[in-house]
Amino acid sequence: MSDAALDARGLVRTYDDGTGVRGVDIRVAAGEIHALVGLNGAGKTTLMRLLLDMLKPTSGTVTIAGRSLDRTDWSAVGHLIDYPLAYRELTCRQNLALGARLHGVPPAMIPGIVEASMTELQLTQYADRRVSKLSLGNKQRLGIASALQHHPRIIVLDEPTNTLDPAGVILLREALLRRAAAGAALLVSSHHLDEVARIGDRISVMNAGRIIGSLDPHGVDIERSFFDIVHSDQDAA
Ligand SMILES: Nc1ncnc2c1ncn2[C@@H]1O[C@H](COP(=O)(O)OP(=O)(O)OP(=O)(O)O)[C@@H](O)[C@H]1O
Repeated sequence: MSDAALDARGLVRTYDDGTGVRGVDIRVAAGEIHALVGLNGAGKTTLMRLLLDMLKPTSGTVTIAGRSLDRTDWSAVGHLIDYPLAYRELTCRQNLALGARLHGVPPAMIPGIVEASMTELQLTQYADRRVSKLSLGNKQRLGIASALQHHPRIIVLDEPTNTLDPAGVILLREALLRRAAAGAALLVSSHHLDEVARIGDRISVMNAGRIIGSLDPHGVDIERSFFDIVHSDQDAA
């Protein structure tokens, strides 16, 4: 058995046009931030959907904390995929309280967790504002808060820096580094190579549905290394 917190082997799921995920192995260890980068359409979101049981693979396996997906304890997982899921007519605070409940947080602990989470993402001033009246960036902060507030052991975030302002990017960075230091396993996709180099322990490059290589977070020209790997994969295809 693998000791990885998140472990996927041989994952395949393609769409009618042949794109999708075409054979991926990926592992994330406890205490690690594993970043996933790739061009638009590389398959990052599809892979994350497979890891979270939102999409069934044609073949391959996923285990979370050593358990297959049908036996996973989902209260130990936090995720944000595509765009933040929130009830438009509920306030920030109400949405977070609902999210905490759905993640199995004991009722007596919910108010404290929600307030701490709003403080962490600097959402407190919007606590009583309906989601329908939030800016895009603050909706994204809410989605991140909802994914992180119950201190999950496994965290999967698809492009969390999307629509964040520079202050939000810094708050997110600090929140993710804190979670990793506390032992969580994080898989985070991003198009911001400098940001993933800052926080990633490992950076995997995805192209055309496969993981084609990795980048050194401490490398001198990460953008150039990224395009070298992608272009040589495209030339080989
Ligand atoms: N529901 C779907 N039906 C058909 N094709 C899809 C579907 N979802 C994604 N695809 C296709 O699968 C491929 C991978 O898409 P995916 O969204 O996983 O990539 P991505 O790396 O997350 O891209 P981006 O960086 O643009 O978010 C693309 O060619 C996309 O058009």
